[in-house]
Amino acid sequence: MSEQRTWIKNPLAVFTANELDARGGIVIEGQKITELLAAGQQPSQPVDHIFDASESVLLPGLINTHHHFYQTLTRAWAPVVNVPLFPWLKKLYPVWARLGPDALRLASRVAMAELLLSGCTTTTDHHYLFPQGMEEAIDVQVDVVRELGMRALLTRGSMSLGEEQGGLPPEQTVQSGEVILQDSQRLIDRYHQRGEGAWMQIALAPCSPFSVTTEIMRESAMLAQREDVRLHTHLAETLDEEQFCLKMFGLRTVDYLESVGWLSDRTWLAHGIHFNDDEIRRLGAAGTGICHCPVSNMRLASGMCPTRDLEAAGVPIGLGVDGSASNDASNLMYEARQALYLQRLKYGAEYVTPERVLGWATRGSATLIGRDDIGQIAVGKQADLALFKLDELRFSGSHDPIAALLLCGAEKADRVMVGGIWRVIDGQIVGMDIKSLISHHRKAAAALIADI
Ligand SMILES: Nc1nc2[nH]c(O)nc2c(=O)[nH]1
Repeated sequence: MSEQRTWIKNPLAVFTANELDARGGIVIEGQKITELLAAGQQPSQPVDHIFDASESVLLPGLINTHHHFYQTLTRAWAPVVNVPLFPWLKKLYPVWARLGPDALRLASRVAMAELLLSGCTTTTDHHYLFPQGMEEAIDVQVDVVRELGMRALLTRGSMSLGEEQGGLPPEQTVQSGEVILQDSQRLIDRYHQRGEGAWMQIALAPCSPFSVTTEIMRESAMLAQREDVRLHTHLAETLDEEQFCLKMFGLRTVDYLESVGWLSDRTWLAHGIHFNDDEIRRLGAAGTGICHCPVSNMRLASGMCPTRDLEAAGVPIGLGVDGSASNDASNLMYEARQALYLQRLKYGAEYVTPERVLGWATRGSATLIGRDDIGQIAVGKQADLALFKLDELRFSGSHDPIAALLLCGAEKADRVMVGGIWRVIDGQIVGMDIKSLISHHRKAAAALIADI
């Protein structure tokens, strides 16, 4: 039986993340985009469905390259509202150590639902907490990804350097290298899909220089190379971290990264703020990617990612919302808007255009996670799409539809398609009871901080 053909017809505007023209719309067959039409052009063959997109701005589905889903349970928690990264983490670790599988399930559902509603079709998550009873944390997340019908790259995070060994996290939150590596192997074997159109992938993600041993960094890099999976970690987020690396390893962050075998195009780093010129050059030469997380960086006053210098050196840039305890929203369109404005402060308005930032949130993010089948509208790419209507008050009087998305503050997609399937229709996730989710999630969040 041949696949159903759908024409997303005559969008109000389209951003393809490349030079291609799709003003007449696109044709989708099964999971893929099979035709791009110029203005006035008709599909080459009859179609089964037509979606009139004349009131919609069409984008490739957005791709989120850094998150900690579980942190939706500790949003806007008073003791950490006004502190920078290290004291923020110290206060939160004991709360997060109480996390159980049911709470993680709810937290992941909330984070992914928010992302999906903001036009995101592929997300990563960096889950690094495995207290007792949470041995199957990533398996729980896999269930939720499947339930929502998104694509995901779930990273097996880890912490192995406890306070007693000079690290930041308390002992009850760290695991042995052996347990981490065994579980990493199990998850790759069980869930990692390879090749075009993959829905579920696994990457290895020791948490940060101050929470993991050099051994686990090295062994993770070796396992990642053997299994051909990606590597992810936090790096150069704060000056505290830089000081830690100098004191603990006698190295700056990028030297440390290189010393453990991570300076490569298999790696993408969250934050990437505090680099000198030589480090930027080396990151570019290696092809290591950087996920810019502007809201978290402002919230924790960590600093400003040098995106322009990194791009000039050849570093791919993507976008991430970061965990919801330091953002506290999981909305990738909000994030793109904040990236636009924060980066303009650093580099000026001419360099940081809406198209550049949307490029980071789509094609750039795809590069970070090693994918060239998503993040663009082109023939042969996966049919992962986000459509935004400009019919709210905030858009009234706007002219350039692509610019309006970011300048007027689009926050909710009208329609989202993942792999040819509509997952959001009329601004609602198909089959999801959001009210009930909020009610259960709020109770889990209250229980997590009870008596602390
Ligand atoms: N923004 C964040 N930075 C981090 N570093 C680290 O070790 N954990 C975190 C985190 O959860 N958020």
